[in-house]
Amino acid sequence: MVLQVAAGAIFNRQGQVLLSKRPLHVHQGNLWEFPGGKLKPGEEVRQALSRELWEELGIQVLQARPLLQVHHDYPDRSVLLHVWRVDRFSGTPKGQEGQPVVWVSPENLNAYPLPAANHAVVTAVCLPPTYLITKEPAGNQMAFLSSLRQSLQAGVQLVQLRAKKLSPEHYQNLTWKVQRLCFEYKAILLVNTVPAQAAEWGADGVHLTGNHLMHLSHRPLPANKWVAASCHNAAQLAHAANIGVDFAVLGPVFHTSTHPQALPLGWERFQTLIAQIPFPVYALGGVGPEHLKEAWSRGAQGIAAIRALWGDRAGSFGVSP
Ligand SMILES: Nc1nc2c([nH]c(=O)n2[C@H]2C[C@H](O)[C@@H](COP(=O)(O)OP(=O)(O)OP(=O)(O)O)O2)c(=O)[nH]1
Ligand SMILES: [Mg+2]
Repeated sequence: MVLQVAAGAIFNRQGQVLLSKRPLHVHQGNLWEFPGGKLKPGEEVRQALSRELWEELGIQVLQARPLLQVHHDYPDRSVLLHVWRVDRFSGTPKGQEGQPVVWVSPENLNAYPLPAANHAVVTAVCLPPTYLITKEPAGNQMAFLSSLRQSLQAGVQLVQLRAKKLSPEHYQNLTWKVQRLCFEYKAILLVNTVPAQAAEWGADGVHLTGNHLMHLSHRPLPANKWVAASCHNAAQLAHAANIGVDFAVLGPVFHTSTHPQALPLGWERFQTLIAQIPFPVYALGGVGPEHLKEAWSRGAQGIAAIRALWGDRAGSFGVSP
């Protein structure tokens, strides 16, 4: 039997996340957790989340949405964690059973001992809801950088500099400039190149093509660098899980003019494919910020896009969390 659990990644206005400490004598005792607990029979996740956060912390959930589902087999029990992101609540969280609570910046969460199932939850908490893949940088570099700045101003916090046609020298040179821009806006920058080069060029990590992914037998960069991958089917997702990528994009969800030969998955298939995947997945292909709610309801981290998040298009939506 799989134990169904609702847990909240509760954010305050400073962007910190709440952890509470599990009592010593319970399962996974003395470890820090995202507050929550078991679903009662017949209860919806949203209902259980509200009840648990009221019982454990004395807060009322005002705004929440799905973030990630994690299945984990502990030696003594299997759990399915339904983790929701809570962005608004009333009251001041206080351990109602005397348990200590602490507000932590997402990048510092790993300093706290957490249950093993929580590894992917920390990744999901650190990642934004939108992932910009840049247009092929052709021609005017100033125009390219100015469009990228517009995307960052609109709230994009995760960028893949995708350049299929540039020479390595030009790609490296552009990476430096893009890196400076991303640093200014506190955005994560991934490049679509040989992993060792990604690190050398000052990027935060690498984004692997589906083909490259399938030729790797292990994670190509250490844990302090991001490793993402493009997936189109169950085999690629499974391999990405085996080598331990941090997150993936899966698509195309819809038909796109950039990849006209690819068969669209549709939301149903997308949802089925990612259901047991132990890392966050972005929906890609014909999707934009207007599809975020649908993507979240299907278990996605959010949406990845080229055109829909590029330059003034991004500005017209406003893509902050
Ligand atoms: N709430 C929560 N549970 C987690 C996390 N990570 C993780 O592996 N778990 C596991 C530990 C437990 O086996 C299970 C949660 O069950 P629980 O015993 O805390 O449930 P509960 O709050 O309803 O507790 P109780 O009423 O039975 O005392 O999920 C997490 O981040 N938050
Ligand atoms: Mg609990």
